[in-house]
Amino acid sequence: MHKTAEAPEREAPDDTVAIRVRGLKTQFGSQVIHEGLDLDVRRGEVLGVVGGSGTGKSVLLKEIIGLIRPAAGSIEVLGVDMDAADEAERRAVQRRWGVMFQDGALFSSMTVAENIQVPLKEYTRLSRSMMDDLARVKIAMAGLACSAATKHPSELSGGMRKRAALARALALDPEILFLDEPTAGLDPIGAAAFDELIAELQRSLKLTVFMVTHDLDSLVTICDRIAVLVDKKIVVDTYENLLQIDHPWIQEYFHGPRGRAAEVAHAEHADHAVTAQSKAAQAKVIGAES
Ligand SMILES: Nc1ncnc2c1ncn2[C@@H]1O[C@H](COP(=O)(O)OP(=O)(O)OP(=O)(O)O)[C@@H](O)[C@H]1O
Repeated sequence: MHKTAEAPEREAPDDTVAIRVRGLKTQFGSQVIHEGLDLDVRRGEVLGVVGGSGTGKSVLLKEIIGLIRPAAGSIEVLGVDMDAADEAERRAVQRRWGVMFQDGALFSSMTVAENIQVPLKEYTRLSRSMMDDLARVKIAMAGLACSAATKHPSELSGGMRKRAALARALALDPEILFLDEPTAGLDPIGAAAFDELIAELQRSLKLTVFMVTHDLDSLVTICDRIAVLVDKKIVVDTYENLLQIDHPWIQEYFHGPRGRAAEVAHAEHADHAVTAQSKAAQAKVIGAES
């Protein structure tokens, strides 16, 4: 990336930050998508990224993973400045993340197990049988039956294809998981189940999750913070705090009809969590008494 004259001095490394973006500018021809965009993604958080169509959510994700080169600014992933890094350093960081692209992007000529083994073959020298074992583990982690291993993507439902793509994203035991519209095209029940799976994986694997989404339910139920792309920059905060921000797009998005429905779901989710907590506390007391 080209450093601009006004680019800030490099900040001290911060272990609590998984991804640090500073002064990002993205331009295609005369179309400026991002300008002066700053973002910190904290280690271990689920960050939801939203914004109107064409505001550059997917482009931002692709810039962070190095598929698109910004016009200016810096991107640091796991403490490595991706532009200044040499090829070996970049590869070392790349194998610490997994990506699930918008349409799954599975290789149609390969089985699910072969798809999962693509990153394993690229980044490791594991034996064939070890890779077969790992593919089976990842298939189970993504909530698929083991019979999915030998199936081709065309033989799977949309929801199963997404799980297969998630299994591939998990192949290298990533620290960061990038998800581009993971629940797009799923029915509400399928989407909720997928959200739950991501939340469960995040908790058990302590993942940092960067998730581009339009799904307000996902945002309110599994995201710790939400990054909103507006005016070529990012406003990032918790759902509750974003509700208070006086910006027309943010107001419309979070307080429109879908936003209100998600708010109700959020309140119910919070109630459910409190009920579950109090049930657990009751069970403890009963357990202690008996
Ligand atoms: N490789 C590219 N070359 C030129 N323009 C591009 C390229 N990739 C994206 N764009 C443009 O950049 C803008 C942002 O695209 P992006 O796909 O990031 O939008 P988005 O916010 O993810 O939108 P949506 O919610 O509709 O998926 C769009 O106007 C798009 O046409």
